[in-house]
Amino acid sequence: MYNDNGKEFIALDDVSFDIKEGEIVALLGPNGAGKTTIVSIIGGYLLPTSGQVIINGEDVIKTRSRDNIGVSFGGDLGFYGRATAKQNMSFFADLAKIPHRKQKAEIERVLDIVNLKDDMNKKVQFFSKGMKQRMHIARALLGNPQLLLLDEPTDGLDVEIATNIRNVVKNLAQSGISILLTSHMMSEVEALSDQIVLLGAGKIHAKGTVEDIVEMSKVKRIDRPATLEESYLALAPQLRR
Ligand SMILES: Nc1ncnc2c1ncn2[C@@H]1O[C@H](COP(=O)(O)OP(=O)(O)OP(=O)(O)O)[C@@H](O)[C@H]1O
Repeated sequence: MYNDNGKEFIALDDVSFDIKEGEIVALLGPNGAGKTTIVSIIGGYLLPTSGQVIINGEDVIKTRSRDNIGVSFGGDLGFYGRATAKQNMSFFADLAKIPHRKQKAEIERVLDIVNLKDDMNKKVQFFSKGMKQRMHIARALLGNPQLLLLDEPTDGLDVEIATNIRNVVKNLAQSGISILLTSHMMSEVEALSDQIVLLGAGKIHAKGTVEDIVEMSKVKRIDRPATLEESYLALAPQLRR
């Protein structure tokens, strides 16, 4: 519940879902459905008025421990442009309490995962949008979290760079990291997610695989199955606040 100048607003109501090891779960829903609110609560940026976030049996809302969670909100901001990628990562490695003697290896590890190791001595101000997006993912990976939260990881990126980032995300899941992502791009959700949580007006409208959502939308195609986008559009009127 948000409290906006004394006015209470229930942003999420009875939202409950699981993410298994190595699974990619996508939060899908219209603007204002509550996706960023969920990511912010799990990431520890917002304290919910009620509810639990359980990671490996531990309620992290109670313990306030976020050691096992990496969050990437992405965007152009968040790094010091005049410093190199490596210097920026050292700053965040300190924040993540990674011991100094382990930082060099850890920074190289995360930059390698997102294919930025060769650029680690370049200043971030010269980085493209896609490189900055990969920097955000690398930062979220510092300390090797078990759960990665990605808010619109390919927003505003061209198709080639977006595909490159999706491959990084897929590989991370294959390595055993659990991923919760939000995206407005149906093709992305279709390509990446093992499970979809379809949100409408702060409530879960449906949970399941792409096929489950397509089935539920009752959009039929004679020559081919309906796409996720066609199914989503059929369901969209039911998702509004
Ligand atoms: N700080 C706040 N105070 C009051 N209401 C808020 C606040 N932040 C978000 N909301 C409201 O909560 C609802 C959910 O917002 P949220 O940003 O989680 O949606 P979203 O699904 O991420 O949307 P988008 O796709 O546009 O990013 C919206 O109706 C929004 O107006």
